[in-house]
Amino acid sequence: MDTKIIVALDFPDFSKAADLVTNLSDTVDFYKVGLESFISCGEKLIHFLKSNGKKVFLDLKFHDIPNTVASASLASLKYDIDMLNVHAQGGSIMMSTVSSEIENYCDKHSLQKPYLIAVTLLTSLNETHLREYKINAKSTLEYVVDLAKITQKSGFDGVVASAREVSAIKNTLGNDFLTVTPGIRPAWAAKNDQQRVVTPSEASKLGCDYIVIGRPITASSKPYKAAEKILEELND
Ligand SMILES: O=c1ccn([C@@H]2O[C@H](COP(=O)(O)O)[C@@H](O)[C@H]2O)c(=O)[nH]1
Repeated sequence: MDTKIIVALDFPDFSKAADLVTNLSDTVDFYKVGLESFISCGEKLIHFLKSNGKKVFLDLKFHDIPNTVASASLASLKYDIDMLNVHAQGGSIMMSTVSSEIENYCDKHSLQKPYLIAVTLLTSLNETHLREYKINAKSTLEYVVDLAKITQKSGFDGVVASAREVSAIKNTLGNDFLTVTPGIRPAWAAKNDQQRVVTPSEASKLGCDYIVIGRPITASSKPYKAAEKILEELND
């Protein structure tokens, strides 16, 4: 599968998010609605995206007890989303409860099941975090792959990780296990708060299924041009 782009819509109001989507027009067809946009204008924004034929990744990173996360995941199906995520740290019982309940519900109501994805280690974190939290893994890579194994056993379709970890994830869990990779930074963009960063061209060579990219596009004075440059890098 070729590497695809998901643009992160992190905005304080609907009009800013909608303007960006309109500006990118047909260059991008997959958008991520995260915490800021969901809280400020979630329903309206998702409806706008879906009615314009766009795909939606609902990035609320659920992390709670199994019953709460499974119920929230089921509730989110009303938005007709294409991808949904939880934190793998929430545990294997939480993840398997989500996957079985979502699968049963979608089968029963003949709905297309959204991709179920679990966040391994946020791309804003590095080895310092593992040491600070006394996590007994040799490296971020080992930690991420271990969480990815638990995620796959729990019936999920893939993980959020850094593109740096994609080869190891694919080698261990197979090519069909999806990798959704934020922390993407073209050479010309600021790193901001991201730690485990990779350029779009490297991400494509590493075999990422989806790159998630926000500020290099959304904070640019010419978002359309920035998106085009990134797409060119992906297709080089
Ligand atoms: O590990 C993670 C998980 C999620 N994100 C989200 O992706 C975007 C990245 O935005 P940039 O502006 O390109 O940094 C953002 O919405 C995060 O919440 C992540 O960065 N890392």
